[in-house]
Amino acid sequence: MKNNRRSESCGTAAECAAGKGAAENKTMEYMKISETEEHLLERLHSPDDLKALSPEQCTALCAEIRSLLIETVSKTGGHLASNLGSVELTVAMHRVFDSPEDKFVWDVGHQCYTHKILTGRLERFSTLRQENGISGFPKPNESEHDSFISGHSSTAISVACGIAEGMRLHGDKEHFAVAVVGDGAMTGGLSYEGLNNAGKSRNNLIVILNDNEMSISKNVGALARYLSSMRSSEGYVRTKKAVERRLNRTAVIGPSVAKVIKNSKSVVRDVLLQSATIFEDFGFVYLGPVDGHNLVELEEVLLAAKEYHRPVFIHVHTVKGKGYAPAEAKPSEYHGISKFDIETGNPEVSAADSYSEMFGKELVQLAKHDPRICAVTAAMGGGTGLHHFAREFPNRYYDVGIAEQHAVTFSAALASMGELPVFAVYSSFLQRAYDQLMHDVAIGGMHVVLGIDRAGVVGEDGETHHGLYDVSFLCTVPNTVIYAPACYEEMRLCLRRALYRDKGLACIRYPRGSEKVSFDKTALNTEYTHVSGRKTDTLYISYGRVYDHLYRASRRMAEEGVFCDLLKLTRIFPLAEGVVEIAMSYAHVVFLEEAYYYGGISQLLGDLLLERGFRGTYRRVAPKAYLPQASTDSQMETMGLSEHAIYQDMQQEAKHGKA
Ligand SMILES: Cc1ncc(C[n+]2csc(CCOP(=O)(O)OP(=O)(O)O)c2C)c(N)n1
Ligand SMILES: CC(=O)[C@@H](O)[C@H](O)COP(=O)(O)O
Ligand SMILES: [Mg+2]
Repeated sequence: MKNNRRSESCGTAAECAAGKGAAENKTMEYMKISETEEHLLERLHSPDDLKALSPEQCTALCAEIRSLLIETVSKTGGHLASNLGSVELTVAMHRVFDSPEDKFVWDVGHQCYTHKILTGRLERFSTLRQENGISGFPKPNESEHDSFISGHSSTAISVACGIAEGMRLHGDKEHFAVAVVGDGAMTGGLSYEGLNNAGKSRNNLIVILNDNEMSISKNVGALARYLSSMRSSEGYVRTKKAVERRLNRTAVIGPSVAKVIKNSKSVVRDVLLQSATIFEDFGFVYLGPVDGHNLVELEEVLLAAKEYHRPVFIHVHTVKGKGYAPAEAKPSEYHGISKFDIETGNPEVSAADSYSEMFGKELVQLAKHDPRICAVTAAMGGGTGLHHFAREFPNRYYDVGIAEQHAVTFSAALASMGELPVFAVYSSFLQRAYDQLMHDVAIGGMHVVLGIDRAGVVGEDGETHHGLYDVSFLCTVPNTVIYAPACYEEMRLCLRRALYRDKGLACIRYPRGSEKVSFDKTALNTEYTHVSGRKTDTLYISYGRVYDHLYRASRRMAEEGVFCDLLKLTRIFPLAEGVVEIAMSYAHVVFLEEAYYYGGISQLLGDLLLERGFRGTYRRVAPKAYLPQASTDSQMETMGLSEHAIYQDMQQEAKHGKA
């Protein structure tokens, strides 16, 4: 085992980290650099090099990594607080395990920056979340050390369980599947499906709960309270190990009794702790809670976990934002942050002006006059603007944790009781609640309003977070209404209509960021707007924020004497009868859609035109492939939906005599 090398130099990782040295008289083969020397990172060429570091160097390394995290994220934006909180844990994992043979699985994956720095991506770390740069989430195509895709919460236990079983089936008893799961991610039901399946298996699965008492905002629910009680209990692994060590040193009966102790957790637990943990009841060995910033404790508990060769659950307690005062003070604000000034901590971009903020504020205004309105979020109260509602109406505000499926069904049940539930949710996170929309909301005609935030491309979060698929899957839910406002005022109109005119499932989808409006806002409505200047044979159709790109491009073409008519959809599903009739009256129709090419509205209109015997040309511009991280503007250009791309499209239409 690779670990043997470490035992030759300074005993076990834990003893090395503890600075004890396996035996004082052994030669300590530390790296050939002085312990006070800086730039340790530059001397680490692989995770293995970590194993030869002295305890002092490990501490210095963690400080160096923290500085790099703060420096880099202040320039690129990203997930700072979560990464600051997992520096020691990541260093300890790479010192005790052997990545990539041992597989690390990061839940959500937003805390993987230290892992990336330590696995060959130091030189490229400044490209974090940039176009053609390294991703802010694990990507197997980026490194063999990234064992699985992540970005959405609560998947890591299931993934690591599958990997551990694969190892067992291949006869690999030497390596481990190690999942790092946050306490927020543990509020997601999928985590328990994984625990339930994994607990009794005989494989090398290790689950590390990184408990920092935070989701994006303060963690919620019974689990948060349970973990709090665990944290206040006597540290299980410390006392358990201490008991074993004491017995091992007892000449006569020690070792044999220590072996009994280790195998009979109930003796240790009953003696040292009053009750089993839920994780042991799932069939795991439970170790912890352990100080997640104490390298000695971390390495000791990780080494202990390797001895069991059966599922082990390690409870680690960390501080979100550790090491950067503004992030420690306000971990929610520094969870995901834009570029910021390190000295002041002030972000470059204020979230104050955004569709999310406007949605949240409008809902508050409506709720002041309607006590039936309830607001529901799945751990995204800040991101969706519902924090305004939480402040005004705490009694009818529900943060259900990272539990979108529960949020939908819970909302349906609120509706069944005569309430008016509004669930604000990011489009990509809603994907996991598809059946709840169908089974619990739509079939019974429950009146639930969805505020679908981050609809469309989202920029630097990349493939896992784009809201490009909600249109396709919502169109398959009978009796659903979908609105795609192109500005704040239209969003307000759509919200009122969804609440008070529509029945069943009513959805309003809007993008990340703020509105940009060049078009005429005088005749806003919730159906559609036909902008027809001089009669032309060509009609461009769009909805949402792309309509403003279309409008600006058409103005540029008009200045060149080339004209086309425009059709702005506000209610995109079901399509109004008038929309089809208007389209039928043109020779050439182009539909620009910021939603997945298949199953969206542009495909639906094409079907309807075909059914009506449309004889003209019909072209659709919409994304088919996954879009990697980049700026939103760049992603718009890639999709052919930027003002410039649409202008070029119009020039082509004109060249072929269609505009
Ligand atoms: C299905 C899903 N819902 C919501 C999110 C948004 N999200 C990303 S990280 C996070 C909080 C995670 O908290 P925790 O697991 O405790 O990690 P920490 O940031 O505290 O280290 C949330 C809600 C997501 N990524 N996936
Ligand atoms: C990691 C995660 O899923 C969230 O933190 C997400 O990145 C937030 O996205 P916004 O920055 O659009 O709120
Ligand atoms: Mg957390």
